[in-house]
Amino acid sequence: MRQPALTTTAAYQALAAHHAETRQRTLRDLFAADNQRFSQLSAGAAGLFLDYSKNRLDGATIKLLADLARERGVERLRDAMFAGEKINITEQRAVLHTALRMPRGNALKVDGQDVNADVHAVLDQIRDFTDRVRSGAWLGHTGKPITDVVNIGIGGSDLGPKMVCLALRSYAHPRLKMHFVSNVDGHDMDAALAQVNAETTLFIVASKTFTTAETMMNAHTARNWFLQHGKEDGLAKHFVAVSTNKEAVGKFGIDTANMFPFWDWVGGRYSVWSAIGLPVALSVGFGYFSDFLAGAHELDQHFRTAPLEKNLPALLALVGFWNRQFEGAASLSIAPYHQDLNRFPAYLQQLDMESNGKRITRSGQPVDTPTCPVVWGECGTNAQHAYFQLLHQGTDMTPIDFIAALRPTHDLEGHHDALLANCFAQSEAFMTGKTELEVRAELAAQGVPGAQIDLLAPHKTFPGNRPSNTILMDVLNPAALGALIALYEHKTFVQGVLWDINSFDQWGVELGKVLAKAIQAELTGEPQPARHDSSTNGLIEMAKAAQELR
Ligand SMILES: O=P(O)(O)OC[C@H]1O[C@](O)(CO)[C@@H](O)[C@@H]1O
Repeated sequence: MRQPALTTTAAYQALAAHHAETRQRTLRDLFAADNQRFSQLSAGAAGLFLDYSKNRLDGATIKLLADLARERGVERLRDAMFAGEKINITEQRAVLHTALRMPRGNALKVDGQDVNADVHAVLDQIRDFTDRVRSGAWLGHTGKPITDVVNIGIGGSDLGPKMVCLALRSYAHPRLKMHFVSNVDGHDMDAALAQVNAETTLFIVASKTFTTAETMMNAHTARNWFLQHGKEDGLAKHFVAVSTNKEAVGKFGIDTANMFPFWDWVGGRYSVWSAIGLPVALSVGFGYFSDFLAGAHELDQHFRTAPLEKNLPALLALVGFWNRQFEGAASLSIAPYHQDLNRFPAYLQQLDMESNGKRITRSGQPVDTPTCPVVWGECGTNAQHAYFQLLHQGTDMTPIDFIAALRPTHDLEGHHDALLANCFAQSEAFMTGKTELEVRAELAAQGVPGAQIDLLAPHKTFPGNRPSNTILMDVLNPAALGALIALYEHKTFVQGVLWDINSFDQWGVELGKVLAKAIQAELTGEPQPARHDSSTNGLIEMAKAAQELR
């Protein structure tokens, strides 16, 4: 169904009017006027708690945002997604990452095929394989157990498993060391190969398409390295594949009995729940991998059934939409106060920006408002000592998602209270700021001379009134992590529907791939017409000249 342009809808116009009426209110005013704000503007589900009270909005704003979501068809499209309808219209595909975490016995047909049965057949394959590798029953070509796993993949075939393996490092198998090689830059592969032994290393070639240039080059390099250090008939013990493309896997030389399949209805950036999560299952074991899937499934059930006003992913999406559309926030900073979530901002970059970094609606019209903000971030407290200066006193307003666990998975004394104190202090500081009057009074009380106060006061003033969300979980365990990722997946989905964007294709990555292929041919000596601009030609010439010095 063709959607009207966003700004022409009655619900959007009601929101714009509401924003104009309420824009003068500061966060300080809002908190002073209502001591129930925290309890009213927060919600919980699937072991996660979301406090969105430190945003410049109130219950009336949420109601108007939810009206817009209903008008744009969020609930209808959500149900269509879960039902396996082909909502990825430009690729004519279903979008069923939620089926990957659905318990056994929930038949769901896509093109006549029972997706649930297929998913659980692969999960059984993953369980058997991971049990063998972890127990030491799977032996390398010289009869030794596997000690190192090198996952070769890029984008969704790297970011998810890498992020999750790190996040769940407390659950990791003591013998298995995980490595991730993604970049076509040979330094990446070189660094990994320097750490492993061909007798005890398992390579996973992970690629949905099995055609991605970087992954294929890395896979060939790994195979050549293995053949130099091992023996040809050992390949089957050291190389497995995860892909939708059986033919290409076979052509590459990996025994298709050692292939873990998935399906075209799993988007790359939504694939960590599929066999792309094999490194996770190997690292933490199938039991914890199942908990990870179950946590996401619990969040799915919440997303499917909770009213939008109490629905965690919908709320996160609506608040983000408000900040983007009406408050002018061009970026969103992610601040996990948990070192094990170090790769979570990078993971969210692909999830959000590859999904919603678009300017054409589902029916092919240009959008009439800004869409996806730039997503970036770093773990607290490190971020505080790097770029929080700009967030506190810079000229742009950047909303922040603080993410923390109430309990740690270590027993080092003092650290966790210090960490949480910093997390809560930062969101308080962004919210309240410090007025120039307050600064002046403070300096005067310290006995600072008047002229010095005049100089210092503007520098020491914090505008405050800067929005943030805080997402809490009890402890970062597999289920909580599953729920957290699913929360952001569905948030991305809801925002895509609000903007009337197809969140499930990624045509914007194609042009660079084609040009890179042509330039690579030029660099490797195939005669090519000099058809680029003078800058690109000049850079190519410089690279060619340097080839002789290698
Ligand atoms: O798993 P594949 O097919 O190698 O793709 C890797 C990544 O490349 C992309 O297609 C973008 O180039 C991502 O969407 C995807 O996650």
